[in-house]
Amino acid sequence: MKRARWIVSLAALVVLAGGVAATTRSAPQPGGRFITDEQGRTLILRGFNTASSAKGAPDALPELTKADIDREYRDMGTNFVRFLIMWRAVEPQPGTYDTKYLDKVAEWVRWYGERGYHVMLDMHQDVWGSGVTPAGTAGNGAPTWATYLDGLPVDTDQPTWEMLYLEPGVIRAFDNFWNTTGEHPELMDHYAKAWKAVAARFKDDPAVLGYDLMNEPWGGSVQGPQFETGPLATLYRTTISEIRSVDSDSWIFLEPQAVGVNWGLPSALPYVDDPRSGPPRIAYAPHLYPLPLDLGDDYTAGSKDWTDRTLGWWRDNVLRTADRLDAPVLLGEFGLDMTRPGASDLVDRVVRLSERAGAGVAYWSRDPWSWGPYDESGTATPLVGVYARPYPRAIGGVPVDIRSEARSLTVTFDANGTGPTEIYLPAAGFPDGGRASEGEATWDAARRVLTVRTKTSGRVTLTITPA
Ligand SMILES: CN(C)c1ccc(C(=O)NC[C@H]2N[C@H](CO)[C@@H](O)[C@@H]2O)cc1
Repeated sequence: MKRARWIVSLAALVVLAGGVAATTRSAPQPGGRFITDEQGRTLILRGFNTASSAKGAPDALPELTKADIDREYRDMGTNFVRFLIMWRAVEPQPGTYDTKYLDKVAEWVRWYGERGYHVMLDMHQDVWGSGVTPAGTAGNGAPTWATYLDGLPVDTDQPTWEMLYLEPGVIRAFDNFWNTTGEHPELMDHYAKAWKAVAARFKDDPAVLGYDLMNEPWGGSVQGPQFETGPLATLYRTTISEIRSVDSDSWIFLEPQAVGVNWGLPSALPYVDDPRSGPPRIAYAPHLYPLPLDLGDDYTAGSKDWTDRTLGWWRDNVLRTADRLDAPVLLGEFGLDMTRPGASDLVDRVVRLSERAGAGVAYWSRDPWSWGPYDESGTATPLVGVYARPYPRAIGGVPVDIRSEARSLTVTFDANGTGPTEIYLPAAGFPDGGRASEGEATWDAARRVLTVRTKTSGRVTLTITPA
């Protein structure tokens, strides 16, 4: 119950700070804003966060192998990875960038690229960084040289890890980073220049789709719209300027504050300009963790109804924010314990919700645990069955509607001549591949991808059924 009380009180804090409540009016659909590939095709991204194991690893890299990536593709046909990187590893000392670390990240990126994946690099943090406690047991992400507690305490004896965010020393570490204290104007500049170093390394890597500037930002003593329109927007604008000074084409992903928004409350994140020549390549990348499930309920009975209500809030508020940012949407994280009742139904509902919004999805997380696709013993969890579904990896036009079922997929789009439409078809439901309702189809049995060449202009309604 302690956790529940904490989360509810924090939600109240956020809502009071924000002075807003979620409303469920019909939200605008994305006005044709989608993430595109180098040909200009619309990308529908489906993948995992890889991986939480990188948070505490000495080398700040995930404990996975190429065989793990091959198994993931064989079982689920994913085409995207939110790959965790750490500021502590990028910039181990102020102004010193670790090229050997970036080379190791590049090795991973190459593995994914060879398998047709799009990689988003996520500058990850939770509870600031390992420097918030002498034993380095609490946070991850930020280097110790950028961690200023000013002598304030951090009690690690907490019922849940999230409560560490409320510890005086952690609040102060964030307040110093955001320069709320006025004592450390240099820290945000270091962060932005660390991203410049990453972008300079990966700007020409065809597998790197873009950069997720900060995982689940926390404003410390500044919360809600004051945080998102203040220091968070400042960090994003400064970092975008540094990235664009070396990389004019990679997509840049912006997250709202986590608290409240993860649960479905509105974000106040303001429009942020992209100085690149040509159309902006700024995307909105919220996370989704429904509050009832965060409070320990299962996606069943009354809690399912309440969760579905918050999913409606989340969808409406995400589309409203995406509209304000003039940005496509990528759901950067969602996940739950797959051993719990109703878990597969929740995953199915979230994937369908994302399909309808034309949003990409990265599940949290790829680690071997009860939330992931494979547990500690390597045994597949129910996630594999519900995440392996037909989806259009790339669409030769602007999507209007996407609907997947176990044995069919219908993609409605306005063709624009950017290339053929590529569709992943899982073995379950499409053992012998698929048949296209129109166009010329080519089946790649090894990759389980049906490539369909349709007319290059006008409305296309492409239905795929089992061969
Ligand atoms: C108080 N604050 C700032 C807070 C509380 C709770 C979460 C959270 O559950 N996040 C959901 C998942 N995301 C991270 C990785 O990004 C995972 O460790 C969490 O389970 C985030 C922030």
